[in-house]
Amino acid sequence: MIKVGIVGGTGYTGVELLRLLAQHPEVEIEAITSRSESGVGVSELYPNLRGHYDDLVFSPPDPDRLGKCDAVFFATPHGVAHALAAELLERGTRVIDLSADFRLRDAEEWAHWYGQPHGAPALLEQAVYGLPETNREQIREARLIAVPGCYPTAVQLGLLPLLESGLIDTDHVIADCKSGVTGAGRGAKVPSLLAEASESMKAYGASGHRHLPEIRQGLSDAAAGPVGLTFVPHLTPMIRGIHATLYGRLTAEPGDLQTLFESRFAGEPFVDVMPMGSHPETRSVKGANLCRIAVHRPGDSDTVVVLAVIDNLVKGASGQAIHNLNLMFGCDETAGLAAPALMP
Ligand SMILES: NC(=O)C1=CN([C@@H]2O[C@H](COP(=O)(O)OP(=O)(O)OC[C@H]3O[C@@H](n4cnc5c(N)ncnc54)[C@H](OP(=O)(O)O)[C@@H]3O)[C@@H](O)[C@H]2O)C=CC1
Ligand SMILES: CC(=O)N[C@@H](CCC(=O)OP(=O)(O)O)C(=O)O
Repeated sequence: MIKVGIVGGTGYTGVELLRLLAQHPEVEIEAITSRSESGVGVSELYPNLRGHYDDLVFSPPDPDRLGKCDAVFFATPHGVAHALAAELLERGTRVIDLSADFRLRDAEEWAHWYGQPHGAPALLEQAVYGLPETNREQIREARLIAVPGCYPTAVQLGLLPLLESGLIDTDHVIADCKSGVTGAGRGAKVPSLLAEASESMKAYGASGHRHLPEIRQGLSDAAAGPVGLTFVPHLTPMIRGIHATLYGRLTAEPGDLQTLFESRFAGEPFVDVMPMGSHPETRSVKGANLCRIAVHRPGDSDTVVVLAVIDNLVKGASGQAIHNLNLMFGCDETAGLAAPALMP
């Protein structure tokens, strides 16, 4: 069995890790941390887990205990993994970080967008960006994984086929994205209150969101050159889900776009290319580790519109983190991740 620790077990991505790992045949939870709920039983806080982790109790982060694990997930705010990762890696524990701490290759760029100095620049060289659809082989060998952000996962998957094949104008790519409120985490915040978030919708970060440099980094790798991206996120009144509407201007006659997308993701267990002209719904991926994609070419114009949906807590965070664990430890890639979405 693979012994796993979770730092930040009371948050939304932490409890989602627990829910998914309850179905994983090769994982046992060795340690789960919380400072605020220390001493509380996991199934006391999360009754959906009753019968699964009845002896598991939250305790404060303890490097000695975490260092006995084969792998530790960080489901914590930015900066926490910076402080603990080096010690765990030295003890031989592999680190899978769901936060943004190791996603940007440039420490100064990270400091600019996150408003604090990078806490572990020496580790950046060994960090692998955990998007299996682009980095599968590096993930297998990695000791430190930066799990992609939720918006970056949907946007990159939707645009990869077009950028890798050089079919769209790389100066003017547009990503118009919508997120459910769990994207903001479980901590009490006024914008997440029912009366603030329901029956309303708003853009935020239109002049610059911290996911912009992360998405640009991934898209530029795919295009093998700089990509000019406009990224506008929106908060929508749903609990889970990301919906990305992506626009690219064709620079050449693309041939069969549907075949391009289907062949790019052939064999990928967690990407579903729907028939051309479909409209994927966020509810069709709710609870599932899946990105559903559909391609449109309105009126045979020179604009391609790609629609991509994920569950921010699963393919956008905890499910993708477990996919990385499966690759790192040689498990079946779908272990713990095979359940279909919840409908309705
Ligand atoms: N929510 C989402 O859709 C997504 C989130 N992410 C990222 O994953 C990470 C976790 O997100 P989410 O689960 O939503 O966050 P939450 O705010 O819901 O939970 C954060 C968790 O971290 C713990 N924590 C907070 N501060 C510290 C600290 N200084 N040291 C140790 N533990 C700490 C908290 O427990 P306690 O305070 O009791 O210790 C809590 O368990 C974040 O970096 C987030 O940006 C990534 C993709 C999607
Ligand atoms: C709705 C909402 O607030 N979403 C968050 C992004 C989700 C997230 O958790 O971002 P990371 O993947 O980088 O951690 C935000 O805009 O900051």
